[in-house]
Amino acid sequence: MKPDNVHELDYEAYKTLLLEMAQEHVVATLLGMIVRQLARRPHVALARIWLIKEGDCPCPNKEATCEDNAKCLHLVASRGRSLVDKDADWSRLDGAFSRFALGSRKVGWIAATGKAVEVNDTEKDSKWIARPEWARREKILGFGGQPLLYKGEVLGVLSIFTRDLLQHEELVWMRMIADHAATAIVNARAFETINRLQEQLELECSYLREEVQEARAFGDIVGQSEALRSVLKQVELVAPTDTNVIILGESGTGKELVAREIHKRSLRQDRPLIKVNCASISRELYESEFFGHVKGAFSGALKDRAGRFEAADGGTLFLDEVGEIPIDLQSKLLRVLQEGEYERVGDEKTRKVDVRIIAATNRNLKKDIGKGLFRQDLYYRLSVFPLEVAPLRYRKEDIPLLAEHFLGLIQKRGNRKLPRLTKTSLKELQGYDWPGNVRELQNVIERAVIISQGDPLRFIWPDEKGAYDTTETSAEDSGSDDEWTVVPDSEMKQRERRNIIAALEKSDWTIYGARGAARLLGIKPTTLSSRIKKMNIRKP
Ligand SMILES: Nc1ncnc2c1ncn2[C@@H]1O[C@H](COP(=O)(O)OP(=O)(O)OP(=O)(O)O)[C@@H](O)[C@H]1O
Repeated sequence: MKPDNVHELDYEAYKTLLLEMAQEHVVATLLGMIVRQLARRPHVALARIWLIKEGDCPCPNKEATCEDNAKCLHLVASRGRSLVDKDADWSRLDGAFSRFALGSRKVGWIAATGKAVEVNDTEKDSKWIARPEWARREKILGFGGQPLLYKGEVLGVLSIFTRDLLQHEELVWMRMIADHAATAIVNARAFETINRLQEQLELECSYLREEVQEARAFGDIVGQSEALRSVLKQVELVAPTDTNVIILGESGTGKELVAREIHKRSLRQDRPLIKVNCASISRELYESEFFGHVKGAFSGALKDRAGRFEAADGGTLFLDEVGEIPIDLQSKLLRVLQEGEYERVGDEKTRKVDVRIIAATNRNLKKDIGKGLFRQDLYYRLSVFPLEVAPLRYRKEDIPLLAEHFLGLIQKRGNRKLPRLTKTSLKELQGYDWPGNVRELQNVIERAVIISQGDPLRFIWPDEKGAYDTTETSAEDSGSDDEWTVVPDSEMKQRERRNIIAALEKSDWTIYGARGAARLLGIKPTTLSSRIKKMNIRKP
C-alpha cells in the first residue's frame, strides 16, 4: 500500500507519449503535446519546456540577466493547474520565468551542466525553489528537471512540478522521455527545414517560371541618346552597392528593363530578382502576396505559403508601380525595409529577410504624399537613389535603333524576312510623340509588320483619343446601295485636290504622324507626298 503522497505510475500513458513524440513533425505541436500529456497526470501541477535560443531578447527575469546575450533559455511550452486560483492560466509563456540565462537558478543550471535536478520535498529542500511560498500555497512537493540532450548537446530543459513525492521509477521515465523528446525535437526541426526549403524552392520555381516568360520580352537596353547614356552610367554606379533604387518615368519608358540591368550587375545577380506588380494585386491579398500566410489565415488559405519577400531573400525585389500600395500596408513594408523583419499573415513567428528593393513608378509620389496616399518615411527609404528614365519624345534619336531592334526581335521569332526600315518610315516614326513610349513603338512596329505584306512598312496611327483601330476599311465595302451619281473626271481631280488641301490645313501642313494629313486622309504619308508633288500643291 502506497502512502497518500505517492501515486501510481501510468506506464501506458508514458509509452503512448513516446510513440506520439516520434511521429510528430512540427516543433510547436510536439512541445505542446509533451507538456499536455505530462500535465494530464493528476499529481503533476506544472510541466514546462525551455529551449536554448538566441538570447538577444527582452528578459523579464531580473535575477537571471544574460552575461553576453548570445543565448538563453526560452520558455516554449507550459501546462498545469493552480489549486488556489481557478482562473490562472499556466500555459502562458510570458512572465518572470519565460527566460533563464544559462547557469542561472535550477533551470539554467540544468542546461549549463547537462545534469538533472530532483527535489523530493520542497519543504525540506528549498534551495532550488525560487518562490517557496508559491510551492506551499500550491502544495508542490516535488520537482524533476531533465536536460534535453541530443548527441551530447543540451537543447533545453524539461521539468515537472508535482503535488506528490517523486518516485525513483518516475525519474527514470522522465529521463527516457527527455531523451526521446530531444531526438523528436531535432527530427521535427529537420522536417520543418526541409518543408520550408521545399516550399521556398517551389515558390522560387513558380516565380522564376514567370520570370523566364517575361525575360524573353527583355533584352539589352537599346539606345544612344545622351539621356539614356546618363541613365546607364548611373546604373553602373549604383548596381554593385546595396542601395535601394527608385526608377521614375512614364509608362513604357523601360523602367523594368533598367531594374533588371541593375540586378544583373549587382552582387546579388546569382539570387532571384522577384517582381511584384503592385497595381495588379487585389487589396485583400497584398499582405499575403508580400509576406505569405499560414494555413487557415483566411478563407482560401489552404496551406502555408511564402510571400514574395521570402522568395527574394538574398536577391532583389522589384516593386513595380510602387505608388499603388495601399497606405495601410505601407507601414508593414517600411518595417521590413528598416528591420528586415516580417510575419506571415496569421503567424506569430517573426521572420528575417535580406532583400534589396528596386521600386518603379510613373506617379508623382511627392504629390501623393501631400494627398496622404503615400507615407513620407517610406518614400525616403525607397528613394535613396532616384533614377529618371526620359520619355521617348525627348530622345527621338533612339527611335531608329529601337525600331531596328524590335524588327530584329520579330525576325528572330518568326524567322522570316521583314520589310526594311526606309528613311521615310523612320521619319514618320520620329514625327510622332509616343505617349506610350517605347512600349507603344514596339507595338506599332509589330502591327506594321503584320499589315504590311511587303515593303515598305505601313504604320497604323491612333485616333484623336489615342485608340488604335486595326480594322482596315476598303473603298469597296464602304459603298451604299443608293444610285451612284457620276462625277466628271476633271471635277473628281478638283475635289481630290480640295480634299488634300483641307486635310493639310487641318493638320497645320504636316504630313506625318498621328495628327498629320496622311492620317486624316487614311493614306500612307509617302502616297500623300507624291500626290502633293503631282498636283503641285504648295503651302500658301
Ligand atoms: N531602351 C530600350 N531598349 C530595348 N527595349 C526597350 C527599351 N526601353 C523599353 N523597352 C521595351 O519596351 C517595353 C516596355 O518597357 P518596360 O516594361 O521596361 O517599361 P516600364 O517603364 O517599366 O513600363 P510600366 O511603367 O508600364 O511598367 C518592354 O518590352 C521593353 O523591353
